[in-house]
Amino acid sequence: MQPDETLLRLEAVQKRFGGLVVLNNIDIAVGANELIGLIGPNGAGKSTLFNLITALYTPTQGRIRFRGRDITGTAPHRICRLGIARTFQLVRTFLTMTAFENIMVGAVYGGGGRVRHATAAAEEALELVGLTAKRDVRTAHMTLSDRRLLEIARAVASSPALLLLDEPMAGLNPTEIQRMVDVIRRVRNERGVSILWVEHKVDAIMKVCSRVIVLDHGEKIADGTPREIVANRKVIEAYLGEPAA
Ligand SMILES: Nc1ncnc2c1ncn2[C@@H]1O[C@H](COP(=O)(O)OP(=O)(O)OP(=O)(O)O)[C@@H](O)[C@H]1O
Repeated sequence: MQPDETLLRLEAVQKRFGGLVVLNNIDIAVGANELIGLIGPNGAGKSTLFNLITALYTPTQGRIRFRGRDITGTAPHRICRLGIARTFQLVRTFLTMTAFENIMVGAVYGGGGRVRHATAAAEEALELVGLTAKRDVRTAHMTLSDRRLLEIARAVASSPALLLLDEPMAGLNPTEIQRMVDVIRRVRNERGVSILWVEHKVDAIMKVCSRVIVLDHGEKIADGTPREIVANRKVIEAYLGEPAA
């Protein structure tokens, strides 16, 4: 990958909490329009990585660059304006607001406060995730699946170049999972958004992503195509907990 094609670049990133090294020496490059799966056993450091990219945490070592610009230590609200959006493992929607109002929060924020532009962006995002019919339903009355889609719509409405998805399929049934897969593909294909997707449902990642990164105990142990990943000895050991035969 040429440097000018790289959207996000992590260079030797380390995160330590006191004496505990949670991520160590992480190098990751995300190109334009990539759909990358980020997997790893519990406690591998996946959420911490997202918290570093979105500046909720500051790395103890290393640099993070977005579109060539060093964003290490940038304030979280600036990260959003620069074009990085995320969803959360535990859905964070405003329960007393309608679906549309929730999305407007993202649209106004990402659009720099212009309401007319934000309204159009919010309507388009609702349509993209298939929630137009639930536009005026309060989030408190929506299913978990719809709330997860709503979070994606809110993120998309802020017009990001990079979207970080934190376990969007957790708690969904097979039908809902298929719907989520379709939406993730649409976000990437129709919006040209690069996606870094943390997921425990590894089979979905292997089917949908062209590239997969694996973390284990805070180290990046593999980065390649799904075919390469399933044959990788370190990955097999990390998941099975014992040396592969
Ligand atoms: N604020 C914190 N202070 C101390 N330790 C932390 C903090 N945040 C995370 N950790 C530790 O860092 C390690 C990685 O946690 P993280 O949540 O990033 O893993 P994960 O791969 O997202 O796990 P899961 O798949 O279970 O969500 C864990 O050992 C966790 O206890």
